[in-house]
Amino acid sequence: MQNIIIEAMKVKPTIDVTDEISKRVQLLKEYLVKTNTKGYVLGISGGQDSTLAGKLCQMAVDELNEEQENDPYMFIAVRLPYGEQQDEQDAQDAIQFINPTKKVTVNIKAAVDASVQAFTIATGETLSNFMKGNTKARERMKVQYDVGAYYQCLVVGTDHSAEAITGFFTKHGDGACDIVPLFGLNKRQGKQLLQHVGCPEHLYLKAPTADLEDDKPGLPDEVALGFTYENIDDYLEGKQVPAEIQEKIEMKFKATEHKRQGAVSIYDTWWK
Ligand SMILES: Nc1ncnc2c1ncn2[C@@H]1O[C@H](COP(=O)(O)OP(=O)(O)OC[C@H]2O[C@@H]([n+]3cccc(C(=O)O)c3)[C@H](O)[C@@H]2O)[C@@H](O)[C@H]1O
Ligand SMILES: Nc1ncnc2c1ncn2[C@@H]1O[C@H](COP(=O)(O)OP(=O)(O)OP(=O)(O)O)[C@@H](O)[C@H]1O
Ligand SMILES: [Mg+2]
Repeated sequence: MQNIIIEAMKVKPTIDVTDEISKRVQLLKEYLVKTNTKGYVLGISGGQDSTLAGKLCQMAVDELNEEQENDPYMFIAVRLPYGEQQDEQDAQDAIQFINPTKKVTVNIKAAVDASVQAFTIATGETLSNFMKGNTKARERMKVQYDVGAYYQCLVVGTDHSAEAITGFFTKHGDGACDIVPLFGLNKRQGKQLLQHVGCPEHLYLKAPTADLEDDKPGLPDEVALGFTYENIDDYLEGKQVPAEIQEKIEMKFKATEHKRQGAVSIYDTWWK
């Protein structure tokens, strides 16, 4: 099972950092040219993944602009707080580090609250904080697609292999995007790439958080998952992890297969 999962998640036990950066920047450049679009858009949270994906996008756009003299390509960094964000300073530090072509801030609170309230008016029921968390992630997705549509830019996703393996993202929320430049890397390899491009340490040493639940601000992913990224990274690098952790990881992988597949049709059998 471990080998099958590693094969699907494409993680290598060791990486050449320079090569990993250049392959991903190259993909971002080629895809812009091929799709005849004007750039990329991505929500910047202040966490590790969007800092790395955003930096790679800006590097791609900068390189393309140096190589050609037509309309400049752009990378649009989007701040998407729900009200006030507890780690806003990290988000600002990430933006300063990326130095994006353009920055847009949309507070998603009014839209999310209206949506949750409309549900209650319609059904008489209340969405849980957990469910509302997924609404926040889907609202962020909508805003990024609005920005992308207006400026003719593609939406970037931050999904990487240490997240894809557990399906730890909101389906059609942060999981919905046009390109995933980090896929194939685990969490510690992402840190290596950030270190190489000179990212401030505090942005990749902080505890990863989805930060979606009103009653649990900054809830660490590792608490929500019940195991650590060290566990996941080791597993994806083919190392042995404790048997009970292996079992938990593989159960999560199986339970979230629907998130890594397209919608089920009569031609699909993977779910049987
Ligand atoms: N077997 C199946 N086949 C096909 N579809 C299936 C299905 N089971 C559920 N579904 C569908 O999927 C939905 C549940 O999926 P979803 O809405 O994603 O919800 P769910 O997987 O329950 O929750 C998302 C999880 O990802 C975490 N997350 C979200 C966003 C960002 C991050 C982060 O790391 O930053 C983490 C979040 O904290 C939470 O633990 C169901 O409502 C149903 O529509
Ligand atoms: N407050 C926010 N503002 C802007 N974008 C956000 C916000 N919260 C989440 N996102 C978007 O959703 C993505 C998924 O969140 P996730 O927590 O997995 O990544 P991260 O915050 O970049 O890194 P980490 O996993 O280390 O916390 C982010 O990469 C970002 O693009
Ligand atoms: Mg986060």
